Amino acid sequence: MEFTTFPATTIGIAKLSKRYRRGITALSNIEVTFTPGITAVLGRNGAGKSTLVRSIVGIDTRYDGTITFEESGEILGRAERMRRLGWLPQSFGYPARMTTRDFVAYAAWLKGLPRDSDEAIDCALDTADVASHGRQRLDALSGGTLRRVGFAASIVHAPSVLVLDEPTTGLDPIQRAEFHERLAMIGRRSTVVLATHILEDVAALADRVHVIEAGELVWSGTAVGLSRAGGNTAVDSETLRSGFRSVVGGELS
Ligand SMILES: Nc1ncnc2c1ncn2[C@@H]1O[C@H](COP(=O)(O)OP(=O)(O)OP(=O)(O)O)[C@@H](O)[C@H]1O
Repeated sequence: MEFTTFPATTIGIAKLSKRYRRGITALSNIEVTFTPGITAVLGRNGAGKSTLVRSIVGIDTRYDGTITFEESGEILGRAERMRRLGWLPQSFGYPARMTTRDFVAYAAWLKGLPRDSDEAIDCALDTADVASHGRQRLDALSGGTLRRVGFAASIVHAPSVLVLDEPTTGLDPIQRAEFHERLAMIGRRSTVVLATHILEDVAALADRVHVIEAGELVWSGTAVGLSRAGGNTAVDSETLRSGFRSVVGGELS
């Protein structure tokens, strides 16, 4: 699949802070740039990952600071930004009686693709490995399949920015490995922001890692760098866990 036809898109985040009501500071002065490739935002439950990605995708707009999408040196306006963006939330609502194919076609329409976008829809269904479920109703699908349908919907318009919030939670090891393969392919061309607390995701996919703790960005580097911070050279879940422990001063989970 020729994944995106857009030029490379960069996300610039400056002085991003977010306070919820009741005085909870979810993000504190975040400064980070996301470039093409897969960047993991790693943190424990409640660290602020969802708040960060919800701000990036524009669901949450009440924050201090700025988030810009830039392409060939130009800052994109809101409409252009939305066209370039694919978003897979932790869980998503769906019309139960709709079929898989219609759901992905609907996502294509929402993103402004022309009516005759069968090729793009088929391509997304294939990439997410749900083509064989095209005619099934969404309420007949298993949780793992439904997640893949959400993934197909998030990529149907070939976004240059793909943001995923905990995409592999609840998947078994085989499903997770398959998902890694699909995402790795997309990460070759697009800017992928992967919020996760699952170290297998980081080990398998991440070109870069940002560690977030209590709303602050506490460490940035590569997966190798994070493993080294824990005194190891190999990169796997356990070496990353040691690295996380060294840079955060506590266990991931
Ligand atoms: N709507 C809300 N109102 C008040 N506080 C919130 C709200 N959403 C999140 N928080 C708080 O903000 C902080 C960051 O939460 P956030 O969901 O961004 O973390 P997270 O790293 O994504 O965790 P998880 O993986 O559990 O979703 C937490 O202290 C959380 O309790």
